[in-house]
Amino acid sequence: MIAIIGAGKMGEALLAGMLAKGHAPQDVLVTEPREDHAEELRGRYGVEVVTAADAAKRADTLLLALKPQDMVSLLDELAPYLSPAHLVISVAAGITTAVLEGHLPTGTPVVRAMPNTPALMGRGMTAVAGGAHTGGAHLDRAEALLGTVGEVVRVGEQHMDTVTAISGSGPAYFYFIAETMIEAGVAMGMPRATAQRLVGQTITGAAAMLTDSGEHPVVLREAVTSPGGTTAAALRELERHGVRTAFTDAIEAARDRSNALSGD
Ligand SMILES: NC(=O)C1=CN([C@@H]2O[C@H](COP(=O)(O)OP(=O)(O)OC[C@H]3O[C@@H](n4cnc5c(N)ncnc54)[C@H](O)[C@@H]3O)[C@@H](O)[C@H]2O)C=CC1
Ligand SMILES: O=C(O)[C@@H]1CCC=N1
Repeated sequence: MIAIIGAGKMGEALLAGMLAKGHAPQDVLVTEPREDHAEELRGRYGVEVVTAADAAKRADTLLLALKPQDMVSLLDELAPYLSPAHLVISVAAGITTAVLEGHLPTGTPVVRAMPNTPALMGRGMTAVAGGAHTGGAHLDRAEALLGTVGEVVRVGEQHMDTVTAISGSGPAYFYFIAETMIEAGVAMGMPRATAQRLVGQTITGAAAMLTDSGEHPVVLREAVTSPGGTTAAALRELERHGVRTAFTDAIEAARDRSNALSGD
């Protein structure tokens, strides 16, 4: 039995993705304190919504998807009901395996995971790292569970803040670009629905070229950039405005924020 504790944006995306990929609603428990949202979850997915204590008593795998700032008090609430027979998976940004282990019974296996919201469509990217009491079989279990909603990669925990900055937060960067492109089209007089369709399919197509061709993005970009043409004119403006530096700084800021969250 799996329990998802905290069914907000990320927890619900994982719940929906898992159910869509064959997990039965009766094998998944959910803990969600917002009563109106709990009611929606029952109606939408047919899952049972229970207290955190009941989730710990009934499930062997707990997937914690609360805000990092709420995590320690939840761990303290769960600890009396947990044992090394449980597997605790946290998706909270910045919360280290050492922090998780420090608030759980000695020997509890923990996995720090960082998914992203495309999990909702079965297209997620998740990185996982194990703690001091986490064996290969525990990582296999976490990978199988999160693998129902997309791809999973194992990384050393020292890379988890970088993962958070790149693939955890990453979808938001592409939505930001999409929004900007749509607004530019609308400002030039294009109907909004047409602009949104052009941008959506362009991002989907570009992503497919990147993942399926195995080519470096520079090669793909050069193929679009005709000499003396429109793309060259656009890229020159992006460079003039320092967009490359802005992106690098943004990803570093996300990495640093993830690192700081463990101390908040
Ligand atoms: N939103 C995203 O794209 C991603 C989020 N994450 C991580 O997922 C976690 C949740 O983030 P979001 O879903 O964006 O936030 P959110 O605010 O949408 O969800 C948090 C949920 O936890 C619930 N909650 C609060 N206290 C609780 C308690 N004591 N017991 C059970 N549930 C409780 C809230 O009612 C809410 O539904 C964070 O730690 C974040 O770092 C990780 C990867 C991506
Ligand atoms: O913004 C956040 O803190 C979370 C973690 C990665 C994506 N969303």
